[in-house]
Amino acid sequence: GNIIKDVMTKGELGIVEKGSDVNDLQTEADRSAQKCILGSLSKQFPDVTIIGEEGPHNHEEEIPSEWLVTDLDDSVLASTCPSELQTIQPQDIVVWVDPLDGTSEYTQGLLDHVTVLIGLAVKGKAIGGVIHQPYYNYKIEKDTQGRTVWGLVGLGVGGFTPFKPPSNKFIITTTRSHSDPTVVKALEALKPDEIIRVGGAGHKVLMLLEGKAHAYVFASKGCKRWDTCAPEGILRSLEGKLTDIHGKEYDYSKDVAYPNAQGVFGTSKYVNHEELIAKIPQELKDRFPY
Ligand SMILES: Nc1ncnc2c1ncn2[C@@H]1O[C@H](COP(=O)(O)O)[C@@H](O)[C@H]1OP(=O)(O)O
Ligand SMILES: [Mg+2]
Ligand SMILES: [Mg+2]
Ligand SMILES: [Mg+2]
Repeated sequence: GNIIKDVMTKGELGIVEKGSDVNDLQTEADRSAQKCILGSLSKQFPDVTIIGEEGPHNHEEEIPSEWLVTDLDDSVLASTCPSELQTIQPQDIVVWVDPLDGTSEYTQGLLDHVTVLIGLAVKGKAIGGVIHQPYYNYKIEKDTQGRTVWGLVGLGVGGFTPFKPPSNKFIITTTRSHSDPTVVKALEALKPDEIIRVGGAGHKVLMLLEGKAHAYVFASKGCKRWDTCAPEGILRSLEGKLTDIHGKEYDYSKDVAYPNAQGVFGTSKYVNHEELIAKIPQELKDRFPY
């Protein structure tokens, strides 16, 4: 989070377009935060597979020593590990890292849309994660330290207070920078009272967790496993769900293809996930074959 803020303060974002897609940007903050996270995690957990959005980690590369995190969070370690996780092996684990989620919004100064996502998958299932929001509340609190939200299935969540969404209206959150006619059609089929268009997969799942929206709906193939692993893991820690638009869970094993090619559909536990999915016309679902 501090690395992301330092890059913004210095003002040299070093923006590059990844591939040919003008909607797919990378900045110095994405690159540096990824080096910090992959460098730190691979040092502490050498036998765990770690996959980051910005490419494989270069073990030879010098990383500034102040970027290498070596301490662990005592308050989390004081909790008891759920019994079903006590016997897992490093080979069962894949950590999916999105060093900066909401890059478009970051470059446009919509800073509270930005999150850092570290997702924990065990035997292919997203079961936990961390969403760090470096600019949480920054408009009110000038020197915000941000916040770190975490969750683990069987243990619970921390870093925030979960809220129930309103019961007198139905609110959907979706993309603001990657929309297209199919994305819009899926939203129309669900007949929401309100649509909140914000950046970032992490930010939108925070809206579900805090009761600001009932569902996160993105009928498009732009998200990848690192966008959804941490958010799904935390949602599931509170009995919510994140699936594709057919209602099927994504596989987070290390050898899967990275794109979430069947879209994203997230709900908190207060919403009937299957009932909502059933409202999306088959013709639309057929645009996202397996
Ligand atoms: N077409 C796309 N190309 C690249 N990344 C995408 C695309 N659509 C979504 N994403 C990723 O999913 C996140 C959530 O999408 P959206 O904000 O549009 O709802 C984006 O911030 C981006 O992650 P990132 O910013 O980490 O590259
Ligand atoms: Mg990106
Ligand atoms: Mg992302
Ligand atoms: Mg990213």
